[in-house]
Amino acid sequence: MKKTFGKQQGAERAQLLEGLVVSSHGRHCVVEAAGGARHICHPRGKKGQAVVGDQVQWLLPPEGQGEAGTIEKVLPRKNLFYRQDEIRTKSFAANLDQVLILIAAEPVFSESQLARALIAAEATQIKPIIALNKRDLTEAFASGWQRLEPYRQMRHGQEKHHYEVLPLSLTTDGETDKALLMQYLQGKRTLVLGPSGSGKSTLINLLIPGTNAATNEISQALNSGKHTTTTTSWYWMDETRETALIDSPGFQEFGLRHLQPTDLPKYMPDIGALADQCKFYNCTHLHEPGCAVMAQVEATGSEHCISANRYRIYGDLFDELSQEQRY
Ligand SMILES: Nc1nc2c(ncn2[C@@H]2O[C@H](COP(=O)(O)OP(=O)(O)OP(=O)(O)O)[C@@H](O)[C@H]2O)c(=O)[nH]1
Ligand SMILES: [Zn+2]
Repeated sequence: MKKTFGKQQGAERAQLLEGLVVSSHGRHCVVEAAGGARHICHPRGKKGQAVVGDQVQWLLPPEGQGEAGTIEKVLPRKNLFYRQDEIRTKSFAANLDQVLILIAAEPVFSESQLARALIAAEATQIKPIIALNKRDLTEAFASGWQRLEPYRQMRHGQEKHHYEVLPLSLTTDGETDKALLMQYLQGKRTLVLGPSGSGKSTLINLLIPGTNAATNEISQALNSGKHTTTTTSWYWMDETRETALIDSPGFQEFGLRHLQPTDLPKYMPDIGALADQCKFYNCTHLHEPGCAVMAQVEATGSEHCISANRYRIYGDLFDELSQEQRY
């Protein structure tokens, strides 16, 4: 950079810049400036912790005061995808377009975890896409695909198929799967979630070959020496920085304590479809007479049929979210 006079440079340095938070490590964040350069930043003050995906205004450090910049302001978010257990709220990322939930034929996926992730997505109005990987494991895949039937058939209002469910075999049909996935991912910011072993790393390596190791040099520097759990990582898929994948841990313990039990039918389209037709306006759909929801449980042949598993998951979650909060 051309050398400038001290005063002028001071003024330049005091200028608010815009950036994108691409990783977060406790008090530090890595902010990507408009040109693509990445800088370590601290948030100013305590409130307004920035999360990955946040658009922020930030400042370079004053001359001679180290490398770390400061985040002055987190710009308003379009959305924030998070989970909440009894103790704390954990943010996955902000300003997302969609969530790709990657599960696999093996290890056998938990339907309850899948349902939780879908509910969290519905509650924040972020579009979920489900992908079932390892189609090459024929028998296990057939059984997983069968278990996904309620999700493949899920309707919402006039929509015939509320959820997209994609069959994948990332290690054997990589190129075909890549083309299929790109139809959904192009131009979007997609959070990838999934249980351990479902193929998340395989998917990211397939879609962004070679970038994996290099992407997070600063993140690695920040993490070195600490036994940190993996943090959320941001990957651009194109040079124009329009298509992004965000890889985040935490699918396993998906707390929904921020939701009201009575709101569950809003976020479970099969449970909610006939919920306004129950005899009692405040029906919980758990035991009341004249419940239109309970009438649909395993009602084979009905277009509003609710699977026994989905109804059980609804009941379990209703109980869980009705427990008195202990924090
Ligand atoms: N048979 C089969 N194996 C696959 C497929 N995709 C991924 N695998 C394998 O499944 C295992 C887990 O894949 P990863 O990509 O490491 O899974 P991950 O979700 O990143 O797992 P964690 O690192 O534990 O979070 C690896 O041995 C992959 O080679 C597939 O389509 N078919
Ligand atoms: Zn009811």
